[in-house]
Amino acid sequence: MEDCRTPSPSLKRRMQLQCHDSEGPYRLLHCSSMGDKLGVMEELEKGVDTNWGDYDKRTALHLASSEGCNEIVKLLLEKGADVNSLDRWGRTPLSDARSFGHQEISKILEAQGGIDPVGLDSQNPCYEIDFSEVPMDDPTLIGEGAYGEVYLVKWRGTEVAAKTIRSSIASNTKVKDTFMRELGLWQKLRHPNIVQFLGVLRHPDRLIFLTEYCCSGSLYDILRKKGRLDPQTAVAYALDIARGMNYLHQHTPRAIIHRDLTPRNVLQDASGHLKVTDFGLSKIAQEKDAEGYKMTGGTDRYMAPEVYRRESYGKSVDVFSFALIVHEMFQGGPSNKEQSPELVADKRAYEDLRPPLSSLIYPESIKALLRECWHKNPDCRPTFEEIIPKLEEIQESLKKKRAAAGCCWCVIL
Ligand SMILES: Nc1ncnc2c1ncn2[C@@H]1O[C@H](COP(=O)(O)OP(=O)(O)OP(=O)(O)O)[C@@H](O)[C@H]1O
Repeated sequence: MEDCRTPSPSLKRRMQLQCHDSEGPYRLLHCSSMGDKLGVMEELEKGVDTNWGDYDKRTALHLASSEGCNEIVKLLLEKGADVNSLDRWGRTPLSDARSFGHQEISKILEAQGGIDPVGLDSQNPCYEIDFSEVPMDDPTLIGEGAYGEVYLVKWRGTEVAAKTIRSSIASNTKVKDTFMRELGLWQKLRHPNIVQFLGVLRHPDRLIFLTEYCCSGSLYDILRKKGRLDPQTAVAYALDIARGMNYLHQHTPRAIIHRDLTPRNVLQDASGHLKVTDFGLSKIAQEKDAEGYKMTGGTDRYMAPEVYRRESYGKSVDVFSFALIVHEMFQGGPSNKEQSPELVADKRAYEDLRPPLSSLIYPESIKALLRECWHKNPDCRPTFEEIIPKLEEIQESLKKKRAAAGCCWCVIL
């Protein structure tokens, strides 16, 4: 057996979860991570697929690369392992070898054409803006969030939002690197329903980045000011959010899961359209287990039950949050406001409680959609690609009913 290492805490946890299935394909993963060459060969001879991945799409090559098992890496590559297989976070075996400082393995993987799409040396460094280009002496404060303050500033003659990240967060090199990676990903995105990232200010100590300025503020502000929206507006807004989210979920090579879709992270631009913002950033401050296999993160009130229960999750967590936002738009605010977000999330996760759907407020078609979107089984929730045509249909029928009823909603509903 290759004496590659003592298993890391994250690996131990993964193996505790998986090795009960010692006869199944998990044994290939287990042996690969432990440097057990004989075991790996036995499993491959039995016909286990070299590229088999667990629930996080972690393959034997990912694990051997993380754990520094050189011989196993070579063996797996000889046996046809995909050098660039992507796990759930879009990481390749080379991403892992580099993160854990296994230089020899990194060289082996690079020689086989390995790439590291999420690494700091990815080909998409953040666009940098000279600090002197943005007057930050007396900026107008427009909001404050968990990471820091947001200011309205002028950059090259245009009003933009400057998001400052607290030095307590930005001074942590690891956190800052993660932030920069997420911003690097954000800068590649372009969609009418996604807030446009503009660049990061070049500064040795401070972390400030610029985004498009959305002059009407967040959906949270809108609902606080206006209360309940009329169905036509609520559906138009829902469509904006669904289109932006669909773009994120269809991103390749890996889908972008927002994880913190809330009314505060949906902004309105001057034309009245809604745009989604701050995706990916929630995972930076979130609690992780040893290596992030099961994560929490995001705001409890909008959190999908499986995230609250710290189970594995996928894109449909955003569909769950979306349903709660649509519900709020029809109602004018969250249900159970008087209860703590944690209690609300707890009841949703363990008692399967959902907000009420009064027929006086919600058209039948919206009720049906919301029930699907906040379904307890994540696999039963529709994708945003499926939600969009449903909402377009609802929008059409509302228009027709409105025309027929001469604008009187009480007759229609
Ligand atoms: N691009 C922007 N244009 C206009 N206003 C913005 C912009 N970005 C943020 N804001 C305003 O600043 C507030 C704070 O934003 P920020 O993203 O820092 O935190 P948040 O989303 O409210 O909360 P959290 O940090 O917990 O997610 C927002 O609620 C919004 O009102």
